[in-house]
Amino acid sequence: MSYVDEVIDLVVKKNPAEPEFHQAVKEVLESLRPVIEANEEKYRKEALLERITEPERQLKFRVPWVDDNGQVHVNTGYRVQFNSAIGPYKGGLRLHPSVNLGIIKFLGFEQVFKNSLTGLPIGGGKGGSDFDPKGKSDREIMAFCQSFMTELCKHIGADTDVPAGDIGTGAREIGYMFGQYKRIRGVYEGVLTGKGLSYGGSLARTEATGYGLLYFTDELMKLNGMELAGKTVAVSGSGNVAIYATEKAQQLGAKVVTVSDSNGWVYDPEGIDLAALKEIKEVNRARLTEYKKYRPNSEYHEGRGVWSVKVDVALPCATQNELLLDDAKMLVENGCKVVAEGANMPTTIEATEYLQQHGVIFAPGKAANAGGVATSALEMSQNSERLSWSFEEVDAKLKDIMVNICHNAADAAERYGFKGNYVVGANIAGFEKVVDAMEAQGIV
Ligand SMILES: NC(=O)C1=CN([C@@H]2O[C@H](COP(=O)(O)OP(=O)(O)OC[C@H]3O[C@@H](n4cnc5c(N)ncnc54)[C@H](O)[C@@H]3O)[C@@H](O)[C@H]2O)C=CC1
Ligand SMILES: O=C(O)CCC(=O)C(=O)O
Repeated sequence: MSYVDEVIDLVVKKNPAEPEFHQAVKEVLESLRPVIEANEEKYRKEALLERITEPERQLKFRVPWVDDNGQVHVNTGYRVQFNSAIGPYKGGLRLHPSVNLGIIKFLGFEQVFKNSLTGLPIGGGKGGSDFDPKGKSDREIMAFCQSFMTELCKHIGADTDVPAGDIGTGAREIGYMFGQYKRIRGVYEGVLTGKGLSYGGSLARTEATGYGLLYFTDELMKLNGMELAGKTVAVSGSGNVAIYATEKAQQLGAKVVTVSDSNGWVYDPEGIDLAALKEIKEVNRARLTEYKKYRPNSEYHEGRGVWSVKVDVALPCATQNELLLDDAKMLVENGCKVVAEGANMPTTIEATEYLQQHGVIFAPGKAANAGGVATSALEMSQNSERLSWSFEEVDAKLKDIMVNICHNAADAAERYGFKGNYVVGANIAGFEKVVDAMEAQGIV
């Protein structure tokens, strides 16, 4: 049995009932086969793959909080500190009822290679809780965030582990968590990113993941002799990544015709009205059913369906496993040319393979959505030097980083004989740096 197959089997056996983690490990290790086979004896002896698939530390803790009626609730908190070979653990906190250890581990594992791809000194981690922020009052959100941070603050710090936002964790939650960290630990430091601008946040971090996705997609299309301007785009989701992906796509001359949330989706043939979307989601925290009030000519559909629309470019920006094999078939049938992942692992392995086999250019999330964490690392730099850079300065750096990731992934794929396979390229380019650092640091 090959070393890759052995370790995939071992991961499944050692981590039962964690299908998302198995999926992420399979996707990465399968695509690394050429590199691993070229070094099989050495890596086996060093147990390199066993080490890289085992988190350095996993924290699981009780989060009790009191609702507005005086009722006590108990949620579970997680922080998986996956790999610190190239820098302090870095990665977001997800607040969603679906959260469990397997989901946090898949996200933490992906984060290791993504963070490496940015070229910046950040290791990989992820955390969160099964707490559902939907429908909660501000006071309830604060109560949860304070309780969550009361435990988490013992394990994080500006030079050890720097969490940030993810699904369900935005500027409001980061603010409450930062306040509690400072109160308990008594230090004012850049322990979280995605902070508000008045207390150490970076300009352009809010926009960074969505903007970065579009800088990446634009470059990818140029590299493949295409142009984004004038193209029709499907976006899924309507949160932080989806909103700023839509904004930058529009600025670059493309027309975004869909957005979605967990209840349904909108088709606006004239192009999504961004001001309406921001008001619905960022100000009112409401459902997409509201969109029709702003745009009577748009359509609202219950359930899934954004991938059934005829588009040139598809940008999944909601959550994992939201683009399935049947969706991939519809996209191909409708002539879609490019799929670039704004979310983490939104496309299943079968759907990815189908798209690639049918000539669709496919960009994996760990490359295409790395702009968020890259800008978080820029926020850490600004906090360390106690300075704030202008929007233009951060945005220019973000763009450079995304263009570099695109070229590095393309070059790595070509080096190993997989020209045009950006999954292979991104995984190899991310893996090489982490392995180099792990080997230099001995058996740890
Ligand atoms: N915020 C960031 O900087 C980064 C986020 N990501 C990833 O991007 C994705 C979206 O994250 P954010 O926009 O930050 O979160 P968010 O909480 O701002 O928005 C999430 C969006 O996805 C929708 N959604 C959630 N579950 C869904 C489901 N089952 N079906 C359809 N829609 C669903 C929600 O309604 C919401 O519109 C996640 O996969 C996240 O891990 C990746 C890199 C950085
Ligand atoms: O900005 C960060 O540190 C984390 C972003 C994140 O969670 C992600 O890249 O998936």
